[in-house]
Amino acid sequence: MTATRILVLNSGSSSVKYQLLDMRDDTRLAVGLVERIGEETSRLKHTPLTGGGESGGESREQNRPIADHDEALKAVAEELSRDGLGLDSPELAAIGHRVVHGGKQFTEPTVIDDAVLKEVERLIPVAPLHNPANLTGIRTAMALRPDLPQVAVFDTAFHTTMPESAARYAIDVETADAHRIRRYGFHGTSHAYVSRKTAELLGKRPQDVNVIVLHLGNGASASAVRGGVCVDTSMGLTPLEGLVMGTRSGDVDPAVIFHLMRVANMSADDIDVLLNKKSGLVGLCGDNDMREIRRRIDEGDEAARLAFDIYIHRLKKYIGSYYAVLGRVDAIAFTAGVGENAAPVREAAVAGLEELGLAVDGELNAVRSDEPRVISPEYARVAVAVVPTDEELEIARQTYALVANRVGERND
Ligand SMILES: Nc1ncnc2c1ncn2[C@@H]1O[C@H](COP(=O)(O)OP(=O)(O)O)[C@@H](O)[C@H]1O
Ligand SMILES: CC(=O)OP(=O)(O)O
Ligand SMILES: [Mg+2]
Repeated sequence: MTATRILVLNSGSSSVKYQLLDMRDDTRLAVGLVERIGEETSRLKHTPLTGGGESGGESREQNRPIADHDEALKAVAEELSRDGLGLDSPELAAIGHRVVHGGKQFTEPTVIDDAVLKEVERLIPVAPLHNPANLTGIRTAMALRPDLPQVAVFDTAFHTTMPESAARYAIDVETADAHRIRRYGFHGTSHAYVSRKTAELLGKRPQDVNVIVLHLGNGASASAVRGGVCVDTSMGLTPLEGLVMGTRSGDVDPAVIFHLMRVANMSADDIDVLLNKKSGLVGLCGDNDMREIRRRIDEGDEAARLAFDIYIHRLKKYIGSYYAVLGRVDAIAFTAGVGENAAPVREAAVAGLEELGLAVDGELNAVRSDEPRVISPEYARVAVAVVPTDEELEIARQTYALVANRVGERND
């Protein structure tokens, strides 16, 4: 039997998203999510799917404390087993892992060995919310299936093409080099997938289009993609820089940090927590979910309104600056939880930019759909599009492409 299945694990700071796919036709066999790991209110939601349809199987939920990512992954393995899709299946070809920080070194998906593990571990200080969770996911999966290739797909990989002018900060070169301080960028798997899909939507080849991708989830980032190649992105050394996010501040004057150290007696760790977890939308109005913010705005809530306006102002500044970086823009693509679902965000982000060829058609913008679609009017010079991301599918494809040869060899 040829192994054609890939399990994808996307371990976040307090969650694990997973999918089991059959790569012969990209069918999803099971999808699930473990959230609020480490809290009393953890939840595992597992959905087996048959025949590729989302309605295939009944979802199952576990509501019980799940202490860490190791326990989470073992619970996921058990759920998969209950559907006859367990990790012991000979049809499983590999496990693909999202790894958030791969530094400068990893430009391609990589089969994980001790050297890779060491490097991912060494990068923890610059991805403290993400890399430890990714590592636990990998180690647990390795313990469950030591014989199986485990592949890392890095968030940073797509951005390694950025020119030095975009990747370097204007700080003392010796200090920067000694500590490997530069802009790495994140969400790269999504930016790569969405920029390609956008070209497809326009009926063009990726090398022929310039796209600004706006990945607006809980974490959010923008990228400028010229002919399929990333030339700039809004996240930097860590996923803190750039846009206003659910709980992260995005850009601030760096002097804010030493000012707080001096006048508020805060430590580096205190400020780390402040900027990563207590800022952004949640810091501005107490909510990080765009649905809740829109509901409050409709009720006349001033704090929610201001939070929304600050979010949009920043987004607009990035659209403008990436327009200037690219020179010619063919499309702007909105993606991830907010980008795919929040029509008011899309409308506000391009409002007043008609001179740049940007506009949104109110009716097209209001359509709800899981399909990629153009929402700009016919006359607009730049296509504004909603392009749902699929990081898991992209990770599965890259993982399978890497191991297919090896699997072929093993089965001969
Ligand atoms: N229907 C919706 N309308 C507006 N915003 C939404 C909707 N659904 C999800 N969101 C936003 O998407 C966010 C989650 O996005 P997602 O891409 O899943 O983030 P992450 O991968 O970082 O967890 C939520 O916090 C919420 O703000
Ligand atoms: C890198 C990053 O911000 O990831 P996420 O959006 O999953 O938190
Ligand atoms: Mg995400």
